[in-house]
Amino acid sequence: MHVLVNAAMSVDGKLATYRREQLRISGDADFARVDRRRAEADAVVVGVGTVLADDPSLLRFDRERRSEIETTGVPARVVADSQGRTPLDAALFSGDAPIYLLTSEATPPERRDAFRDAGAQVIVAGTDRVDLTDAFDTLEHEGIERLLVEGGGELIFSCFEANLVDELSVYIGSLIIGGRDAPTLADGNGFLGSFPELTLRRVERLDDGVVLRWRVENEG
Ligand SMILES: NC(=O)c1ccc[n+]([C@@H]2O[C@H](COP(=O)([O-])OP(=O)(O)OC[C@H]3O[C@@H](n4cnc5c(N)ncnc54)[C@H](O)[C@@H]3O)[C@@H](O)[C@H]2O)c1
Ligand SMILES: Nc1nc(=O)c(N)c(NC[C@H](O)[C@H](O)[C@H](O)COP(=O)(O)O)[nH]1
Repeated sequence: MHVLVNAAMSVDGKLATYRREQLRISGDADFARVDRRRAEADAVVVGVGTVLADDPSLLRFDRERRSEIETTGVPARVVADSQGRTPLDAALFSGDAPIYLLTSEATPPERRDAFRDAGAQVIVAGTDRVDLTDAFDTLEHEGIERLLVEGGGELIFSCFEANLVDELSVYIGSLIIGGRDAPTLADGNGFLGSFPELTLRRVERLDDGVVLRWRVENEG
């Protein structure tokens, strides 16, 4: 499986304000770029923190790009949600793109059934929190080979921690958001001693910002 992480951040590395409100960091050209990346993916993944903050539907993608690469169907939507906190009336449950809910044993069976009734395929991996390695393996068995991870910071950190990321692209907008509690590109507990190794592949000016793209040198 190929995993691309994409996010938009401020100059000081924040994904949103300390109130975790949805904030427009990038302009139309960057949203169009993200729509092309979605078109090239079999599925788009977000963490439940992003669902609770932004209520995304994840239905947008560049249809022209998708037909160019001769991929049929629409990108599936995936939420990593260890405790089953995704609201049943979330925008994600609207529209007809497939939905996968990655969850752990911490989500009660009745809640898992409710997600199934709302139209999601439920994948249980891990005891207290989603074991992303296992869950991504299951997605691969479902035919998902190209995964686009769109955040937020907790999920992105865990993907790096589990050595699952192949590429990272970041739009850096010309603003400072600040706030020690504002979500950043990679939150979680942080690395010590050994850090993911990145190789810079591309630098591009876009809107009033810049898009950077790195390859991730995974061990093993
Ligand atoms: N600027 C951007 O590009 C962008 C993109 C996405 C989100 N955001 C912002 O990010 C914020 C949300 O980010 P966040 O970090 O709070 O939440 P998140 O979206 O990263 O979700 C975190 C949650 O995912 C679940 N999860 C399941 N398995 C996990 C695992 N193995 N590791 C980590 N989490 C796991 C947990 O319940 C955890 O609480 C919002 O403010 C949103 O607006 C910005
Ligand atoms: N590229 C980009 N620039 C931004 O300035 C910004 N705030 C996001 N944020 C991603 C966002 O948090 C959402 O999760 C999805 O972009 C929602 O996607 P939909 O509209 O539902 O398709 N992304």
